[in-house]
Amino acid sequence: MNPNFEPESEGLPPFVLIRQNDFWGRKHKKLKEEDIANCECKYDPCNPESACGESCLNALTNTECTPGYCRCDQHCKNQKFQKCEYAKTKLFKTEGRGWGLQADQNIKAGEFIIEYCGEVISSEVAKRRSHAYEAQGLKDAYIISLNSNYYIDATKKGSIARFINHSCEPNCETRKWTVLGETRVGIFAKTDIAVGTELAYDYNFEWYGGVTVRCLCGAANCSLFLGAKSQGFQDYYHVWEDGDERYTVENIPLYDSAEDEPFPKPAFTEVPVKYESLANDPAAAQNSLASDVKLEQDVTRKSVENENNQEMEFSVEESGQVFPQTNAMISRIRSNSTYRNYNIGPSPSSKKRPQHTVNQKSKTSGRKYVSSKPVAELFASKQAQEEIRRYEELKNKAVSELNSLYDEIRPAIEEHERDSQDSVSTSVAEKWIQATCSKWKAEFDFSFSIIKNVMCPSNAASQEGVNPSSVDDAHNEIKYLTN
Ligand SMILES: C[S@@+](CC[C@H](N)C(=O)[O-])C[C@H]1O[C@@H](n2cnc3c(N)ncnc32)[C@H](O)[C@@H]1O
Repeated sequence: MNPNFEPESEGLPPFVLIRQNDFWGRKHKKLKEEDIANCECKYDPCNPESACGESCLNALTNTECTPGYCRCDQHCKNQKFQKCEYAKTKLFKTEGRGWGLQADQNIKAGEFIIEYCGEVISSEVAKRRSHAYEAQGLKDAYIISLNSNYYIDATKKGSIARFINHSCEPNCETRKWTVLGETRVGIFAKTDIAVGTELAYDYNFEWYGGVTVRCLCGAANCSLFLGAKSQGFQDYYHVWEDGDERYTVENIPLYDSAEDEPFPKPAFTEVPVKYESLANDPAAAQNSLASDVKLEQDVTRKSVENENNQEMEFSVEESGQVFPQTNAMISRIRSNSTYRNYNIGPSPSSKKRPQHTVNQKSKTSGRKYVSSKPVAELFASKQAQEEIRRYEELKNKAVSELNSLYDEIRPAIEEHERDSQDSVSTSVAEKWIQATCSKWKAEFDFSFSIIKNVMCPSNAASQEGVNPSSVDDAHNEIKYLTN
């Protein structure tokens, strides 16, 4: 890319070109000396790779070396974001997808291509802006999530990376790096890329309602709409996926769950969507969608408008933020986890899910929590009953320990989130992992105690304190419950 590049002179819609994130409303973090990660590399003039190449401890953990602290000094190769060491790229006009970016040199798989820069804004501001952009009729979305609390908005200010389009079969990917204490997002080559090839990554769009943009990436496995794989989109259009199969709401196989409460009545007028066999016949699916829904023609893109403006709320899994349905799309960066970082928080199932709008059960609604009382009563043996209850107590204890641990470490998580980090310290994460494993083990033991007593009622309960996995195979012949 020409360093004197001027957006206007290229005939692009106006935006301010930046090469560093603009921290809207806050300053760049000051890195404390004790937080500086030092690697062990030492520059060897005979081997340039020795100066923070692929085996550098910092590079391995997606952290750039800090100038003045790295022993390799000016030879350090692990400061690509800071030194803007981008691959050569070129803007071009695509067919139907606005502008795009293509490789202007051969790029090797794994290579850093460019940083996705923009204004770093809070989730609240992201929400407001995304409303405003949509109200202004802006169809291109440039907001991506940085971590649970912050987003990068490249709409008005951004790097050239803002022109990279989406593909369902991408040759690039996004990765998060820690640079001088701040999280930054880079575009990296996923495969070898030949000069002249368009660069594209999977936006991993989270769709919160509003316009539906047809995906024109042309990949064989194209999901047909931007954000089509996101929960919000699938709930809104009532699509249910099972492996490669996709079903309309009418054809979703019923999950066998006679006791579950049916979902509430539709909260809004249903948009009739013929969505069947999308994977097999994309053209037919697009035509059928076009004829069945109200379309807003935008020369090349079609958008499906929400038929009524009722505010439904969709939750953002990662942040717990609630976005109203009228909001558009935000691209989510898949966390490229490093060895040091762990994402922790309450299980996704505890977050608010959108209401389903039909009298239909979702796949997850079939999940049941077994209560020991009615189960234990099925067993004639007192020992079996006691054993099942005992394992349930242990399971309940593990669950409540995990819950109180969450309350205990919540401040630490929040502190890290405020700090724009999406990770917490290893010791806290280890505690969390340990408690989670204990809970899973206790749940397994509880279920196993039931199964064991069904399978071998005569001896199972008599093996006091038996380790579930140590039940003697010789006694494992199937017996039927007789009471
Ligand atoms: C980050 S911008 C990409 C640059 C954009 N093409 C431009 O001219 O500014 C994202 C927007 O580009 C369009 N876009 C990107 N990938 C697309 C695709 N595969 N199919 C259709 N439109 C796409 C959508 O409008 C999307 O909201």
